[in-house]
Amino acid sequence: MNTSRLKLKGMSCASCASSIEKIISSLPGVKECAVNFGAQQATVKYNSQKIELKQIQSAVDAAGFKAYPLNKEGMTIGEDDKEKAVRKAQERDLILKLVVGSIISIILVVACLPMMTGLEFSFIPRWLHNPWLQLILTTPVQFWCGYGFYIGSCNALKRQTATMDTLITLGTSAAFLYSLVVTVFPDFFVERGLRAEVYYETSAVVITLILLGRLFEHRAKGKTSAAIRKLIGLQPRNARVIRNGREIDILIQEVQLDDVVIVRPGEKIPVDGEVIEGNSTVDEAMVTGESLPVKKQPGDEVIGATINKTGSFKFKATRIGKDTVLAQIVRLVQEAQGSKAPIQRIADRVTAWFVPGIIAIAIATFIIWLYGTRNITLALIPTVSVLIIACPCALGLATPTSIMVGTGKGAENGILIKGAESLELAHKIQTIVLDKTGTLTEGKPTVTNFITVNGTANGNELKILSLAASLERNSEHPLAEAVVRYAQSQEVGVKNVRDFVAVPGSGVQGFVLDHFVQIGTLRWLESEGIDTQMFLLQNNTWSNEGKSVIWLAVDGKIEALMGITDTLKSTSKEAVRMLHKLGLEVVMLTGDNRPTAEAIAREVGIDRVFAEVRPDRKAEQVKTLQKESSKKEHKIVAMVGDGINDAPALAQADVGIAIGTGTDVAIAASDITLISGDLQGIITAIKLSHATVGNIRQNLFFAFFYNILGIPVAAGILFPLFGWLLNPIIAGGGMAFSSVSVVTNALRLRNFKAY
Ligand SMILES: Nc1ncnc2c1ncn2[C@@H]1O[C@H](COP(=O)(O)OP(=O)(O)OP(=O)(O)O)[C@@H](O)[C@H]1O
Ligand SMILES: [Cu+]
Ligand SMILES: [Mg+2]
Repeated sequence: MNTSRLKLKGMSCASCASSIEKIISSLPGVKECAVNFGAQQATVKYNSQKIELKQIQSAVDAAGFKAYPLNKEGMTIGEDDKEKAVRKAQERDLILKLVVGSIISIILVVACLPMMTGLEFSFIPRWLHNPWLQLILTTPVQFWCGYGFYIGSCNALKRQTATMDTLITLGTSAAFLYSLVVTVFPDFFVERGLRAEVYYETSAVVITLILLGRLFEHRAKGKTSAAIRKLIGLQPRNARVIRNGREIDILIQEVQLDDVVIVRPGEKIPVDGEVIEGNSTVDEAMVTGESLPVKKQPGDEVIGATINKTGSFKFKATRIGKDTVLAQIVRLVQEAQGSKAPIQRIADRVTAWFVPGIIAIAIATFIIWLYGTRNITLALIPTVSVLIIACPCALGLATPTSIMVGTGKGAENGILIKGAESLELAHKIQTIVLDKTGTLTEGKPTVTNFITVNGTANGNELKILSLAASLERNSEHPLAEAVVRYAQSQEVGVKNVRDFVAVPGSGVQGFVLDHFVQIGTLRWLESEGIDTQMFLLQNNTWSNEGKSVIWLAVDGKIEALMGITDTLKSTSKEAVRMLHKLGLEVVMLTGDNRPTAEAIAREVGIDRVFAEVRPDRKAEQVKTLQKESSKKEHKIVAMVGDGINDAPALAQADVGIAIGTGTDVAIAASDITLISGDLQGIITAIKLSHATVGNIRQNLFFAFFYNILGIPVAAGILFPLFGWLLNPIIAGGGMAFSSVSVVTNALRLRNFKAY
């Protein structure tokens, strides 16, 4: 299964987006397709053995749109410049048409001022109101400025659908053609007792106003993707590497794996790597959101695009090109911005029915008015108004613009949101499940206690430690790393291990120097039939202090006991307090034993603890929590974790939140990643979700209610009561205003402040 993104051109509104979606989805071999109108992108999942990207492209082209594949990395600077150039050219074209349209519209409006107001203006020459002159002036506006609308509606017609272009074309063409007939055959109207009035200005002004709306829209779309451009812009262009013993400056694209890169104070780090020489502090705020500079020494990882502060150092490139953290972030943000929030699907379904519905209403309006007044002029005005005011352009913009600004804002604060869906869901979270090790705690445990059954005589202690380290060297578990580090600090050597087995959630075992060594939990060793009596008291004391206790048995006999402390993250307590304040239930989920877990829970203020949960049962536990609901729907549960063992639970949870410093597996299984590992990011994410969803609702209100309110007024419902008839010009202005208000409102999200 392949996933590709296509850049789309030629969409005018959300109904174009849904027809492209339909076209692509109906192709054989395509599994899924989502079109984002705001980003002008399609994300397609397809089977590359059944269909090629080329075929998908040509299907889109055949429907009158254009599709270009976006390069996967999304990181090469050239592509971005090209896109920018295209956008600039489009903007210039829009502005030119807008200027021409405005000038002509102003002339036309001035010309009919005396008619509209019934007053005499001495400075307006009478010949300006000549219908033939007006025809000449309006024609370029109608067909050159409005060219795009005609193309759009023709394409729609080919697909046997109607879009907002159809509405605009029908509306303005109706006004234009009616005026044309009046201009050519005025007698026809005069003989029937009607005034031979033309409505050229209506068409010209409406087209101009809609162009103005499009220009605003165009600009705003450019701004919403600014978040990504900002991210890409973080990447430096050059790197200084050592090749053949010489320092040379090369383009960042030319950096290869294992190149030794030199970074001086104040410089940006070009790619990801591992420090091999020198010390420094690095400002990683742009990537992780963490505001304090981080100390770096040999062995530490550095992230590309972060800024080196104080010292200079050398590092070995470990990830380049599309594998760097920054490239991954860019990709994730792009994918999220291209994805669809569930709320959007409702809007889409409405739009699909909207345009045909409006045309029906317009026809009905025309017939009723014509029948009621026997006056074609009077029938025409409300019909044109209905067509214009009902334009669903604002509706199509409502959700995607907010989602784009919201996810961009998240990325700025070190929160990566994978999809619009999780961004929408996060504000509904009722229960939040926190993993202990690596999530609440630093995940860098240290051995603080070590006792042996046989004391320290004859180097017994060191011998046992050597056995332990030899075995744990093979394990990836954080506790295992603690044991290895401790052994290193005591300078004991390690031996080879035979038949190594890791028992998830219990411990590890294997043969070292022909001894059978087991290290793990009390429960596990007891279940193996080993006598643990002698250390039970010690075990309880350490556990109650919040230490993880691991037992060590050699050849089926307990030999030693270790107490391991993992310090709490400095922000954990405050984060838990805030989560409680937001009214969430906070639960701790851990594989560690109950007394240890409870001691730590007490320290951070968590009241509900699930301890001794085996890794394969963590997802099950989340499921149980989801079912704990009095209502019909299940409880919305978020899971926060970092380890491989948390991955199934992260996937099971409604919102899976991974700690960015955790394993790749956990990050892949999650919906949201907190790059810095600071738990307060959870609160920011929830608040951002609240803000975004609120913003979407406001937008839908602006778009929907405006249309719903506007249509009956435009159709002339108020005419019998008050004699009010909505001028099509006002309808056009109002329509542009509704798009502008939606986009402006979405951009307000940029003021969102992280917690
Ligand atoms: N390699 C190992 N060495 C020693 N003990 C281990 C090892 N692997 C697992 N254990 C024991 O099994 C217990 C449960 O492990 P598990 O990985 O499920 O959870 P955890 O890492 O302690 O906690 P959390 O679920 O909060 O991440 C550990 O607390 C430890 O006692
Ligand atoms: Cu519109
Ligand atoms: Mg863990």
